[in-house]
Amino acid sequence: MRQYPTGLTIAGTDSGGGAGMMADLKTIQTLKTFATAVVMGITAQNTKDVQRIETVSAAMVNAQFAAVATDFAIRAVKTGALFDADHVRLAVQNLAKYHFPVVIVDPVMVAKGGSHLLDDEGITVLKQELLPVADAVTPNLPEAELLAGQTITTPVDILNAAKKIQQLGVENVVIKGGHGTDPVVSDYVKLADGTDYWLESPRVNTNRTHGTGDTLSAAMVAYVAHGHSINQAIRLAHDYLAQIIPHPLPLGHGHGPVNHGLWEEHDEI
Ligand SMILES: Nc1ncnc2c1ncn2[C@@H]1O[C@H](COP(=O)(O)OP(=O)(O)O)[C@@H](O)[C@H]1O
Ligand SMILES: Cc1ncc(COP(=O)(O)O)c(N)n1
Repeated sequence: MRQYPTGLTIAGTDSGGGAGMMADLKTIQTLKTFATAVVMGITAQNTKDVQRIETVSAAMVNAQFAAVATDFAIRAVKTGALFDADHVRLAVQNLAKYHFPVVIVDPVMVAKGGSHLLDDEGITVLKQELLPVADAVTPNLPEAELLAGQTITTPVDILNAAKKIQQLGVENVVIKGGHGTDPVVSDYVKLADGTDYWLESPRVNTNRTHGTGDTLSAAMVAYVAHGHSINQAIRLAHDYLAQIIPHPLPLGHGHGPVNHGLWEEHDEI
């Protein structure tokens, strides 16, 4: 029987199906990993904007963690939208309680449509309490600016920001370059052992990038769950995105979704 390891996404839902937890579930499943889920909040959202957010009660968050942690051998976890300081703290408390082997933090702050998915106090708690217990963090350029407390306009700024983010207590940093304008999209990777490199791919001229950041960290969860190192998982997740972004689904009227399942024909991961 095929090996089918288990991952966990701790995130918010997207009724529009392309981002957030929905992107995570599709990605993790496509990459031949079983996805479990702790819902932190519910968004009424489509490809254009986020129209309403309701967070889930602390008791319900804790109950979801207990349910999945006591029944599955979870090999890797990601966090996505956490909405506010209370929910960041709930994530931190439950990660401490259940000792999942690998924790990847996608510090989701603002949706592509401009809506805030983490408040200011939440950003502070994420920096002070969640990053020190994370194995990897995957900010986009605006998120990296907020985490590092600096503006980013040049590649040197990216290197400096990654260094500052590492100093917050998280050893592996991936700064995603999707928000830049160069004809090549460059993601910068700085690893625990001090090595660093750029991952480059041609910029696809499209606004169908809803959920691409969620997809990257979810793919990392799947690859780590399959036994790859964090370094290998970053490279493989980047390859997965580079293959699917040029072939999006023609759906919605705003930032359309990628086709997570395009990978289905791949037999091994
Ligand atoms: N237009 C694009 N063409 C090619 N790759 C892209 C494009 N936009 C984003 N990516 C890739 O998708 C991933 C997510 O990037 P980004 O859009 O910066 O994150 P987020 O969705 O968190 O804002 C990165 O690996 C980035 O290289
Ligand atoms: C619930 C939720 N989580 C994350 C995102 C970020 O995705 P994107 O940056 O592509 O809009 C989102 N829009 N909604």
